[in-house]
Amino acid sequence: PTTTTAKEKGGRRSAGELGKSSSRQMVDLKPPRGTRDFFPEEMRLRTWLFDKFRHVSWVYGFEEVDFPVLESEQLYTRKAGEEITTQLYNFEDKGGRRVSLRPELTPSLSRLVLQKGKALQLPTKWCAIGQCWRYERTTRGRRREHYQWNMDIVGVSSMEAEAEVISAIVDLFKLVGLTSEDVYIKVSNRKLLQSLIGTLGVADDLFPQVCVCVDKLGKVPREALCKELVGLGVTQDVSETIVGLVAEGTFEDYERALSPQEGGGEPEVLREIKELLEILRARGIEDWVEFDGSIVRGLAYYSGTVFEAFDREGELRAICGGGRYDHLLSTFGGTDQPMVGFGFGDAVIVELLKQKGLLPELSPEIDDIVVALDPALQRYTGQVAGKLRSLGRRVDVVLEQKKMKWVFKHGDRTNARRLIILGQEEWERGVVKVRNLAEREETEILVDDLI
Ligand SMILES: OCc1cccc(Br)n1
Repeated sequence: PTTTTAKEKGGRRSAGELGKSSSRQMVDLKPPRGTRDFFPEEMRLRTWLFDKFRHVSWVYGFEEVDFPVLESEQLYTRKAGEEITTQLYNFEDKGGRRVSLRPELTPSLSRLVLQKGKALQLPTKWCAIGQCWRYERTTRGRRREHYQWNMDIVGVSSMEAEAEVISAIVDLFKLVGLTSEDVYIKVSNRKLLQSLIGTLGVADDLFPQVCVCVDKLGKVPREALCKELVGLGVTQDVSETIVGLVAEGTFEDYERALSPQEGGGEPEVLREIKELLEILRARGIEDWVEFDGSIVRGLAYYSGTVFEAFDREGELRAICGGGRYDHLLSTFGGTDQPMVGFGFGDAVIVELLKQKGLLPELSPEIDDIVVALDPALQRYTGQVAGKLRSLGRRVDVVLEQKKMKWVFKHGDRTNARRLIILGQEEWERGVVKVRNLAEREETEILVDDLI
């Protein structure tokens, strides 16, 4: 039965009622649909993963940036039919502004690049980790938020930029214990599709929509794909040619399908792909990558190289993905800069590490528990803890009188290394008892000599 709350009674609750919290209707303790809570156990794993993300960005010399999770909707109102823009978590705020929770980080990073303008030192190498949102109506119960790690290079046109960020992904995989037998990165180039549809007479301005459509290969039946292409104005047989080649085309098929450069010579896109694979070989990571013409990526703004990482078992969705997007800035009214980057989500990688038995054992790590045996000494626990903390030790102070049985159990639960015990008689001699919980040894140490 629910009681009539103060609100229903139309007034503030009396002091007496404040104490009657048990009579209140319990609020929903679960997080909003499609979102996750991170209790300490989950937070330790997330912190472990983000530390790996940040370590790789650090050793690559990238600088971390951040920006609001809430952005103007206009950053995402692209018209290419991308899933990400049809599932915007968008709304009108109280000032009548059209805003959205960000579905990805790249547009925000691009906004910062444009904001810096000519003051931006090129090349710029930035990274970010942030929560991204989508609003899925379907009842599939899919998540509505995930965290993404991005690394982006601004101002480098050569394939060295692609190789650098692909190499960073490989280093992340190595850092979490994965090998090239567990995962691999499929590499392609959107110019393949651009040249192909050009050769087949498809209007160039359909390119972003064709990419978004062809990216669904493997996720929707081919017939539906062809139907969607026909819906864009592509003829049935050209649609079948495109889908067939993207689905099964080898590098050689593309060499045959693409017309040579004017005046002869290998099509530029094939040369670019070969160059990238050669640079990756020179970096010694050829085992981690391979050409795969079916990689298109679902974001409209990619303009060149695209890549996605997968588990070799082929059971999971893409672990991460990225590419070159040299013309995104002009879609925001700015001057284009060559840009390359990737997004790496926090979900599929954890799923894969779980499957591989590579999740780390993470438990709370307390160095010292400080406890006062005598209430009169309780106030000195902070002073003792402060000295240890200033030495970088992680110290948990028992803040109220507890029986030693509880303290030992607490030490067990927190994997504490030592108990620092304040006793009256010892305190008067300027010492504390230090109990090493692993070796079960107890010594007396001058407070000043504590380390
Ligand atoms: O990767 C698409 C996406 C975007 C935002 C939130 C989630 Br969950 N997934």
